[in-house]
Amino acid sequence: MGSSVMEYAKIIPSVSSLLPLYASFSTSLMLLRNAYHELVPEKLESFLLSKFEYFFSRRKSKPSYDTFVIDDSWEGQNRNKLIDISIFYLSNKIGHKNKIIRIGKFKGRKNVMTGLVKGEEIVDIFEGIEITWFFNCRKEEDGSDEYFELSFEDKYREKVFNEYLDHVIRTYKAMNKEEKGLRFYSWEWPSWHWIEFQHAATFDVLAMDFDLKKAIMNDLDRFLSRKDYYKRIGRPWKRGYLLYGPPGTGKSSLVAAMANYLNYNVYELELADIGSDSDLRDAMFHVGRKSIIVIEDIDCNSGVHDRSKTDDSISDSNKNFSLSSLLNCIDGLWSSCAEERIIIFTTNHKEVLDPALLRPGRMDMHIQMSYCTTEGFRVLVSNYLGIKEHPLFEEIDGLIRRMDVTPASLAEELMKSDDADVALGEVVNFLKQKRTEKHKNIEEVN
Ligand SMILES: Nc1ncnc2c1ncn2[C@@H]1O[C@H](COP(=O)(O)OP(=O)(O)OP(=O)(O)O)[C@@H](O)[C@H]1O
Repeated sequence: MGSSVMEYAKIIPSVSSLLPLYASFSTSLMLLRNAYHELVPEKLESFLLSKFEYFFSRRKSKPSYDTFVIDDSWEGQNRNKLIDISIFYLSNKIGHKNKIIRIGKFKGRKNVMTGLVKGEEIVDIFEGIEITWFFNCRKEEDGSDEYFELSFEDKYREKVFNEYLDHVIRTYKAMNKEEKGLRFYSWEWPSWHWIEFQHAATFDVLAMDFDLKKAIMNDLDRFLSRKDYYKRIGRPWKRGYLLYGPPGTGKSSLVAAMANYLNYNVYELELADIGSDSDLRDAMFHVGRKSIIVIEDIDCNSGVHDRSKTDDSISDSNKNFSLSSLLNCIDGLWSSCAEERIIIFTTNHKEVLDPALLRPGRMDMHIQMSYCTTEGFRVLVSNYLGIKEHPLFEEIDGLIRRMDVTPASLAEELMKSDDADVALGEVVNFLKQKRTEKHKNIEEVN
């Protein structure tokens, strides 16, 4: 082993023997470089280089391009939806290269939209593929027609057609959802009128039993994910909820939280505004997809009252439609074309409703909204004052446990001041006053 190392050492030249060799090599290199610069002037050098480049680039095959044309409309067809989708998709892609930009603000859109002007183009990159969008307008006899040209290397044709266009549509849908904002519709015969839905309630801010809250959210999630299931079993993709409980326990807030959670529009139907059975059908038929239909205070209309418990001579005066018509709308005729719809009834008096409305299977879930619990009060305090602890909590908890108090009335007290000591002091006074009234009432009864 020792001898072989020695043999190798003899073969490898020493550093001192290599140095003169390296010096003479680098001197020759310098001489050559100087001679080249003297013989070949700078201009000639760049000329030769460009010829080299040209020669090699010609040898590479030039890519060939395919183009899809997205026309405004085709003969005999309605407006091409893909053109609106493209306009919306590209509004997010306008860049510094686009010097003249179309802008506009449209009904139902939160933000100002931007768009290409005639003759402009945008280059979009999708999974490394360069796709050029060119926008133009051609004059037709019956007006001008907008169109887009989509160009890309022909080898990507399948991918652009199957995957890129799908990506454009999906992006459009996501942007649309975010951008559109929710709507609140109310029925004014003969049509629905809408304003922007701005109720801020979410499940997080609702003061209600945690398990019940979780159960409702799970139920909504299951509903959303079961499109195929509903199709398979041949039932309309809809769900019904009955919210009942005293006024001020959060029934309307829960409806708003559901709408915000699902991102569904809300259609509020006042049964008092419905003139007849056919009006009711009309209103129901014109409800859009992904919506919640709310019929608030359903007990206020005698059409849905339990006949065995009400005096018909009084109630018939405000009966505009029949119960059977309402039931038909829920799960009869109307529901056969219902898609992704939720129907919610709210009532302060579940006990007066006709049993036909409460029958199992009609409303999928009956949700009782109750008076405030100590747990619910913590949620309210966190919403209104942003605190989790306070010395007055113990006293307040004791009072809440012994009384029926609505979240709405406690919220009123909490709103009286931003100072937690003052606001919670108001809550204590309010609860004590309520307790005194309660004792007085009991004494009077006795
Ligand atoms: N459970 C709750 N959680 C959080 N806030 C609530 C709750 N209940 C009521 N509130 C507050 O009280 C206000 C009124 O409540 P809401 O209108 O939701 O009650 P409601 O049960 O629908 O009443 P009504 O039967 O009179 O229509 C709400 O705007 C909200 O600020």
